[in-house]
Formats: sequence, C-alpha cells, structure tokens
Amino acid sequence: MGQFKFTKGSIEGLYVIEPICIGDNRGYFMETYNYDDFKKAGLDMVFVQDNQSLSKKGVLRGLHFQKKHPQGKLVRVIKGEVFDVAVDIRPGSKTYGRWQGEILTEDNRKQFYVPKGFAHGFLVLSEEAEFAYKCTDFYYPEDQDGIQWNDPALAIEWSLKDGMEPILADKDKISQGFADLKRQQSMY
Ligand SMILES: Cc1cn([C@H]2C[C@H](O)[C@@H](COP(=O)(O)OP(=O)(O)O[C@H]3O[C@H](C)C(=O)[C@H](O)[C@H]3O)O2)c(=O)[nH]c1=O
Repeated sequence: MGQFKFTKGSIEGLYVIEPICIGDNRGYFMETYNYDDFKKAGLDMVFVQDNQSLSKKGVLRGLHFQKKHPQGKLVRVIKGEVFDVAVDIRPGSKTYGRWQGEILTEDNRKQFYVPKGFAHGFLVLSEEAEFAYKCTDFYYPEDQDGIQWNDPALAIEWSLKDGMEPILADKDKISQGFADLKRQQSMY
C-alpha cells in the first residue's frame, strides 16, 4: 500500500502517477496499479481492458477518442520514451481545447491518467517504445474518432525536430480539424 505518488495535472482530471520502485540485488519490483491506492487519491475507476503497442521512433499515434464510449486511460511506457499528450475536448469544459504533455519513459516510470472526454496521443522519441495502458471502457471500432495532431488551434508542442514529420497511420493523416469537432459537438 502507499506505493504511488499522485500529482494533479494542469487540467482538471489529469494525474501524473509515480510508482515507488523497490530495487534489490536481482533488479526491481513495483506495483503498477492498485485499486485502493488509486481510490484514496480520487481515482476510483474500474479498468476493463489493457492494451499494449510497439512503435518505432517518430511514430505518432493520435489524437484519438471514442465518441459514445469515452475511455479513461492509465498510460505508461515499458520500454523507450514517448511524449504523451491529452487534449480536453469535454463540451463546456473551462479548459476546452487545452492540452498537457508528459514525457513518459522506462526510466522515470511515470504514468499519466487521461480521463474520459480527452483526446489522447503520443510521439515516440526513442528508437522504439512499448506503450501499455488500461482503459475504463472497451474498444468500439465504429465509435473511434480523432482530431488532427498538428491542428494550429491546439498548438501542441510535440518536441519534433525542425521539419521532422511524424510517421502516421493513414487514418491519422486525414483526421478532422479541431474546429470540425467543435462544430459537431455544438450540434448536440
Ligand atoms: C485501440 C485498439 C485497436 N485494436 C486493433 C485495431 C487495429 O487492427 C489495430 C491497431 O489499431 P489502431 O491503429 O486504432 O491503434 P492506435 O493507433 O494505437 O490507437 C490507439 O491510439 C491512441 C494512443 C489511443 O489513445 C487509443 O487507445 C487508440 O486509438 O488494433 C484493438 O483490437 N483494440 C483496441 O483497443
């Protein structure tokens, strides 16, 4: 118990979590999630699905979200280093359109909790990165949506070297702009 340091993010609902790592002559051990510790810190949610992806340097996955089945995500890096970004797209939020980025690495062992209602993505900074995360709802392919990673209205500082273009999935090359999302959301 008490194996984590919780720091609230700059946007309501975001948290940076640092597990306490116990080293010994064999290596290390750390709890990477504990329902009771997280609940005590105000993160009382049930995760129903774990994911893991491997990406090479320069890959950018995002910015993604599910519309009718929004997912809270507890994300971390097992191998490598990523710049992880959460964008507040909660209609009516006073921080709507604001983003927070965190450098998550195998060495800092930091985790980032991205609540429901955020778009999420990451850029791989190391040669490759193994990315693992827990989700509070299941994957609904038909419910997937995204916004442009480089939308000037979001002005996310992705730590991309000058002129470097990220490696994107085809679907992420044609994501809607932030203005399109705002228009869509204002229709409901
Ligand atoms: C997300 C997901 C994908 N898949 C399948 C669908 C495709 O056949 C393959 C790759 O899917 P996709 O290209 O959507 O994977 P990412 O681009 O990493 O998507 C994720 O990227 C950002 C970082 C996110 O935050 C979301 O979790 C998610 O959108 O895995 C599944 O079977 N289950 C799943 O939960």
